[in-house]
Amino acid sequence: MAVNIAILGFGTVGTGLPTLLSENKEKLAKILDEEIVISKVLMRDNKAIEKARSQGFNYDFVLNLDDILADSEISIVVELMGRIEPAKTYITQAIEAGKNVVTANKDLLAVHGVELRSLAQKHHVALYYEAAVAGGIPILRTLANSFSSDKITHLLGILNGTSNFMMTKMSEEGWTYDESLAKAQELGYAESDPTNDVDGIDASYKLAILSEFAFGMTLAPDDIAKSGLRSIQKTDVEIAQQFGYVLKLTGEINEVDSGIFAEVSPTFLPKSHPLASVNGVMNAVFIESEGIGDSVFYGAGAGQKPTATSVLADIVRIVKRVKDGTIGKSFNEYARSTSLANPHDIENKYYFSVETPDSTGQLLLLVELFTSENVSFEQVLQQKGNGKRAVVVIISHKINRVQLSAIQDKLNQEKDFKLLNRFKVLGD
Ligand SMILES: NC(=O)C1=CN([C@@H]2O[C@H](COP(=O)(O)OP(=O)(O)OC[C@H]3O[C@@H](n4cnc5c(N)ncnc54)[C@H](OP(=O)(O)O)[C@@H]3O)[C@@H](O)[C@H]2O)C=CC1
Ligand SMILES: N[C@@H](CC=O)C(=O)O
Repeated sequence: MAVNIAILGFGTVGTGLPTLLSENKEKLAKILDEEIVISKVLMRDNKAIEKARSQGFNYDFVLNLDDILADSEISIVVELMGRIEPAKTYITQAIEAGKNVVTANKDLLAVHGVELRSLAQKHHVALYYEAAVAGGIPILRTLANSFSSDKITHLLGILNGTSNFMMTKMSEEGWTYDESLAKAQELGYAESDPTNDVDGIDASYKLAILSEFAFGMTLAPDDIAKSGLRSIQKTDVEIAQQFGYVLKLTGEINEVDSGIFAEVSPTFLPKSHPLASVNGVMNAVFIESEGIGDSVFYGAGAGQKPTATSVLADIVRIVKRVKDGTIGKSFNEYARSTSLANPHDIENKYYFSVETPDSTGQLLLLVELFTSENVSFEQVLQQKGNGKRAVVVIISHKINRVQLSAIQDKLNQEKDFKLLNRFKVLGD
């Protein structure tokens, strides 16, 4: 017996599936008594088909989704095209045609997940997307299953392989921004439009999905504060080192009494933090929970094989569920109403890098500005100026989001000061 699947989109991840199916043939045969067969592959055009054939792929390539929908032998559709449309329409049509769906599309799940999940439930089919978050790390299933008996209070992740790879190359090997981005693209880590990778958008989509699994709360894209890595300067990385930190792009969700707060931002992590040594394309998710305490999940966050491995695991899970007669159960059953934290309740230390006129009087004015919002300094460093302008870097004591906004507004209004950068600092 065979389980016939169709793949929509035959790029980095899609072309990884044939290899995995063949490398794991014996193991899969032991787990399932049916063979998974790639029955049809949807391609964009004839040129793409020719290219795939020249690479040795010999599948039934089609150009029209209807050829897949009309094939009653195909029970699983694997969407690996990316972006919102036409992926959303194709997945909707596949579900309506009674097909189970596997996708790695975090953009789609973060923005239209509620609608697609409820459609899948209505049609009693599976919609699985383990690969959408942190590539090869099986984090969603772990949250849905192993954390069902625990209360998670804090989640911190390095969730974008491209930006972590770039930051590692730039800070440790002196590569330029363009060199490191080009390499991430060549290695198949980056999205087709890498804007989402470098601006923190991809990580915010993953954080939105994690919020549902870890906290049972659905976040709209605008509920997540986000900034990416474009503003980071070499000096910020060096100062982080000097102060005992490592600068990483993180996604974080905290739950406090008033609700949850989610943010993607460059973050100073103490060198001793478990995520401080997560380098290159690796991702990690650090969880604080009441039962387990601290736990860390680490692995490749992007790339063909790790991602395709998660996709194939979802396919295997569907085959097993069909056999057990449990297909149609939601991937994640934890849902409660969303409550966003009061900004007064969210506290962190912050790093501020401020350009000022090069005089002692200006430093005093800067101190006054912070003091007027009850913000005190934990560490301060004035870099040697050029007689006209100097840069002062400050790590504040803990302040809440309201104080943070007030300080930023005041710095932006004060014509002598220029706020160069502001990053979150973790640790007590
Ligand atoms: N790469 C990675 O490490 C990871 C990727 N993902 C996700 O997996 C998905 C696939 O990513 P990836 O393989 O890297 O992307 P690629 O861009 O490498 O592959 C996507 C493929 O889909 C094709 N495609 C796009 N639109 C259509 C269409 N309308 N009809 C037919 N084919 C189409 C593209 O063709 P063309 O080239 O002509 O546009 C391309 O061949 C995305 O959702 C991505 O976010 C998730 C985790 C990690
Ligand atoms: N572009 C993404 C791919 C995986 O989700 C990343 O770099 O993390």
